[in-house]
Amino acid sequence: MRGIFRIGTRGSPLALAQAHMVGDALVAAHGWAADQVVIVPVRTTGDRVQDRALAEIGGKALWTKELDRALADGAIDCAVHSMKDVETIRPASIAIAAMLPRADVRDRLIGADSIAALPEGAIVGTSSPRRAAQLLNLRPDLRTVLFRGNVDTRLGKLAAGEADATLLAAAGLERLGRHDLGAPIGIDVMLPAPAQGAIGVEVLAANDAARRLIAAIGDPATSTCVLAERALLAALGADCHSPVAALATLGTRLRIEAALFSNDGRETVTGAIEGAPDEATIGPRLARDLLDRAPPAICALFTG
Ligand SMILES: NCc1[nH]cc(CCC(=O)O)c1CC(=O)O
Repeated sequence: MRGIFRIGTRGSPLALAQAHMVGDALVAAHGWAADQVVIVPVRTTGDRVQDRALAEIGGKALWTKELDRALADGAIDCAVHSMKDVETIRPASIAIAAMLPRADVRDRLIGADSIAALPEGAIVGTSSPRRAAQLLNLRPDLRTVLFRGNVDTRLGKLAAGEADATLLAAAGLERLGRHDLGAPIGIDVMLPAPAQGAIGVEVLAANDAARRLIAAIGDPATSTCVLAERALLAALGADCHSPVAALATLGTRLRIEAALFSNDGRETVTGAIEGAPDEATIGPRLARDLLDRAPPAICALFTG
């Protein structure tokens, strides 16, 4: 390719770091000059609204709408997202052209060495219904308070004493050069959010040239696993406020494990199934199984 390839992204430090990872991967894969990629920050609704829980805002596509528009307008050639923040149902005009190799999928606890080590009645800052429910499931004595904003904002709130501890994705901390912060929570203790740790690159579905260029930096195993997790979410009728954890892994077989919670964390239903490495229905199959077994307090949170 001659000319410039424009990478759209949100403007947060984490989003910019992720966009630079995609830019570096493109430069390496195609032998481009470093200045052939430009990062184009785009402000999204989710970035503007910092003071309320996303669940209260209620709208969909908080992180994607403006980047979708920039793609449609031809202002950018691709858009980089944390797949965790990309709603399950996307416009048909947009295609996920690649996902970078998945990073550490775990959450990290900052403020104590482990969940068991948190003092009785400790306050944990999080805005994630999944993390809140998982914590309360393990430790009903804990209290959770709303923590929003980007990673630095949340760390600032912790330092200011607004909570005793907080949970953040290891992947985000690593990308910000903060791997030293906190202790990783094993996935046997806390299963991650669906798509956690995966960076996706979207293009206009009709833009074959961009699709091909982006596909070169993709990790097919990551896509297989994350798409399975997204198919589970779709079949559950879950959205970003649903207390659901899921992780797919690909070895000789494709395996997916998931847990649904009531909002107070008191109830949970868990399950896992395996299928052939290319079995696209593994997510929906597990969704059905979980919903069949879920108590009313959990079923009420899912429309699937
Ligand atoms: N919801 C915000 C968000 N979206 C993606 C990440 C981390 C990076 C990733 O999971 O790939 C984070 C921060 C966090 O949960 O700590």
